[in-house]
Amino acid sequence: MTGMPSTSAQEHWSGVWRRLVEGEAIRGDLNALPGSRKPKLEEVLESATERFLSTDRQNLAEHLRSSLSQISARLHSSQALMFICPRDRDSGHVCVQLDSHERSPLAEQMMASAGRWKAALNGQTVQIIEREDGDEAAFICASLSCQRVILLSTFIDQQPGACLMLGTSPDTWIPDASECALLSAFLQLAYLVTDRLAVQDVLRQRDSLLQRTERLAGIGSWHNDLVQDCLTFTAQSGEIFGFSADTRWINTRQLLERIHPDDRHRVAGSMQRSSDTGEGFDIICRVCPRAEELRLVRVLADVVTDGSGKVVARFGSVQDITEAHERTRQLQQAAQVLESAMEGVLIVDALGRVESVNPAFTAITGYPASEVVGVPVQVLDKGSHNRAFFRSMLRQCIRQGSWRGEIMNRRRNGELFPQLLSVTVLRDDHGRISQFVAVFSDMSRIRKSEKQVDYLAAHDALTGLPNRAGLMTCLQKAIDKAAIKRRRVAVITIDLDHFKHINDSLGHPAGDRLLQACARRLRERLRDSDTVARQGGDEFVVVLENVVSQKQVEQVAGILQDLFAKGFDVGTGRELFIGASLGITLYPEHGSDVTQLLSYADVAMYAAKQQGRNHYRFYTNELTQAASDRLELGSQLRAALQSDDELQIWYQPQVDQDSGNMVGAEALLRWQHPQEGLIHPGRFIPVAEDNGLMPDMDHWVLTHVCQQLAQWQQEGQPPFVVAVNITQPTFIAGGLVDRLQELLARYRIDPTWLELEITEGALLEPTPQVLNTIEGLKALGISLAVDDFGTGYSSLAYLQRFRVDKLKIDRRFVSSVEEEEEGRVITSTIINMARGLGLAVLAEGVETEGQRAYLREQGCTICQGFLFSRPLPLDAFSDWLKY
Ligand SMILES: Nc1nc2c(ncn2[C@@H]2O[C@H](COP(=O)(O)O[C@H]3[C@@H](O)[C@H](n4cnc5c(=O)[nH]c(N)nc54)O[C@@H]3COP(=O)(O)O)[C@@H](O)[C@H]2O)c(=O)[nH]1
Repeated sequence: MTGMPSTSAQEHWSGVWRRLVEGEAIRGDLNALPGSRKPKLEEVLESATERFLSTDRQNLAEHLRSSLSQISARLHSSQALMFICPRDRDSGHVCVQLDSHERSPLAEQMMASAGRWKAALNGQTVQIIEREDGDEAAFICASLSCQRVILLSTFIDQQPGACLMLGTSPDTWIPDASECALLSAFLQLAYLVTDRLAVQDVLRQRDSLLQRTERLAGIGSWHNDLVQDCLTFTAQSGEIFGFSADTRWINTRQLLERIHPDDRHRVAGSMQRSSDTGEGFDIICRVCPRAEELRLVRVLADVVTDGSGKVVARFGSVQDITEAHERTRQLQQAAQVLESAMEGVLIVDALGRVESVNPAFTAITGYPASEVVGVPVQVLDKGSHNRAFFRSMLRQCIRQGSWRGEIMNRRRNGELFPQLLSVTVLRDDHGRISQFVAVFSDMSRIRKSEKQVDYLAAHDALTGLPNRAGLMTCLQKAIDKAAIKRRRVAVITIDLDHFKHINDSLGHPAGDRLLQACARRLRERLRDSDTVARQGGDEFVVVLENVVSQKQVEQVAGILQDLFAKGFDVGTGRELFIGASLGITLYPEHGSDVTQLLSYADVAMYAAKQQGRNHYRFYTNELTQAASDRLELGSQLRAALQSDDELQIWYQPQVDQDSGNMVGAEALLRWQHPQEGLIHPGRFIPVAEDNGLMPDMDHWVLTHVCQQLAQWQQEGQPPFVVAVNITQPTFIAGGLVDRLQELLARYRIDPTWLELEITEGALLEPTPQVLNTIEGLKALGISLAVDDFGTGYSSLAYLQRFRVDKLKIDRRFVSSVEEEEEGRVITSTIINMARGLGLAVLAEGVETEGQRAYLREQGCTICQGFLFSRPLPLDAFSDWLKY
């Protein structure tokens, strides 16, 4: 307070009020005011009252000031101040001073210490303050620019509520009792209005606070008067139910209309039960606040009952829990995912302690949750990585937010296993690390499968040896090593001789067992450092490293040949003998890359086969030339089959020893090459086989033989049989019967003149296709002979089943009948067997009188061989026919 003495404010003001009271300030009895008189002050106060009643908070001070102005004018007061302090509130008090929009020091002090003023008024309603009454009185009088101050106070419930200070001079005016009563009434009114406005202010503030809080919390409140069926609600409740802001109230029906139809019955039931039982409810239901919008709400209700216990109202809250419910649902879903995930999940807090793990973690690592939760995560890092590794992982996580990679970890049972690990850092709202989430999958099965796939990709399933891909890798490594150490490498390609016969005659399972036995023998005999691979089919490859000399390789080739020279037992009941042809290349002499070394070794192997099989050959440049010549010959043969003027059919007579007559002939193909002259089948048939030309070639021969037969028949030649060789590919390819039917029809030939020679191999696969072909040939009247009989593995049952007409004894047996007992036994056995089965028999390759005599003696009269005639060109054979 301005001009305040040094004593404390409390003591000072107590003194002022005490002296004022002792100064008999009240003039007259306030209660004695006659009601009939209406002084002019009353009129002033009446108009002020009217204004007050319609004022609002903003205009309150202005109204007070203008009333103050009129009052002071009416009472000849030079200055005036009014202070109103609403009850029980430290705020909301008002202080206005006439002609002073700026607060005077007195007004400032009153505003600043309203509580103290209240205490100081001390129950006095009217007091008079003179300037000379002391410092404080002087201060008040100075504030109001006067010598004397009339101070009127009003008390509400014994509490000072307002006071009016009117500045006067000692010789002018002192209010009488009626004026004091009027002013006191006016002060009361001013107090009540101010108090009401303050209360309204507080209510408004509370309402606004409630609204904002409800909006923030998404919770609204409501009240339901059940007697009136009137439901009122806050703005937030209105928003949740979709009622417009100006909707003041609704009834129950209108409320239920906003409930989702499927939930309506349940909600109505809860309301009814609540009314019946007097209990509140807590329900969750769907509401449709606006078209196409669906929200989930939770409604809490309590009841209000009348004196008789009857429920007359309900009140409660409504909360929009759509998002919260969705979040809960998502959290539950996430929890379920974690529970059922195949990946292990480990959550670690910011201090590195394990917070939680999921079941997959336990399944993969073997650690139960109870054993790891709460322990430092380092306890689990028992893999093959050191601390520095995990520190760097942590640094990256912190820097980049995550880390991903494959690590080796250890299960509880000590087993190391690969895991694909991804660590993510979680941060709180302040950006501080809150958790680390590690998700990992057990890669051991995948790695194992990958290894298996790699193994299968590089190994042959039948023998377990490296396959071509594996061989290429091994050979490349061998070359790389040899290049560094300046060593040599040998590549040996091994091809089993006549393996196809084994397959054809004994079947594929026996062939497979033979290949497995060969692989075992090779692997057992060679050093671990040598590579043994199977390229496919019946071809093996051996890679020898650290080769010192060609001689050394020759020795190994000899060893390999010896390996194959020994018989194999593959469960067929007898030992199998199979030779092998070997082709050899050396690094670096013959090539510097894998493909070259392998292909040259193949070329050398082919040459070894040509040499008569069961040989080995080192690669030479000339062999490449021969191989390319063979390629060239293949395309020339293809052209020859088209052109018709290079291929010729020669005929070799078949003679009946008894009569000396020619009873048949074998058609044999010859190739009159424009540059190379006459080429024999022994050279071009392998080329035809390599190029897949055998079916074309066989059909070419059949066509030309049929054409020739037609001519001979037309010429009236005595009947004889012409045998045509049909190879297995042609026999099983299909279409042979149709082709022959067409040829027989086209050339009108007697089918009994035609015989097809097939090898035993062609008969060993009794497929429906083969059986149908034989049926068809028989139906056409064409006979069947088995060529090279005795070299294959036909069973007697097969001979009958395939309705064979003739057996041709292979010339190898015939050629040995004079020198070897074995040849004689085989030959006589075949003859007897043919006789027993009712089949014709013919001996091939009869070259000597001794052979002829032996055959005659055994009962084989039909012979073919140089002794009777070599194969003859058509002209010569035609001449032969004439004799
Ligand atoms: N699919 C076809 N195969 C054919 C055809 N023409 C021939 N061939 C097959 O080629 C192989 C070699 O035949 P070739 O050089 O014609 O030899 C035949 C005869 O010349 C030979 N032969 C006949 N008698 C004797 C003899 O007393 N001594 C001896 N060293 N050789 C002789 O035998 C061959 C006939 O044999 P085969 O067919 O087993 O009766 C050969 O396998 C032919 O089959 C053809 O057109 N299509």
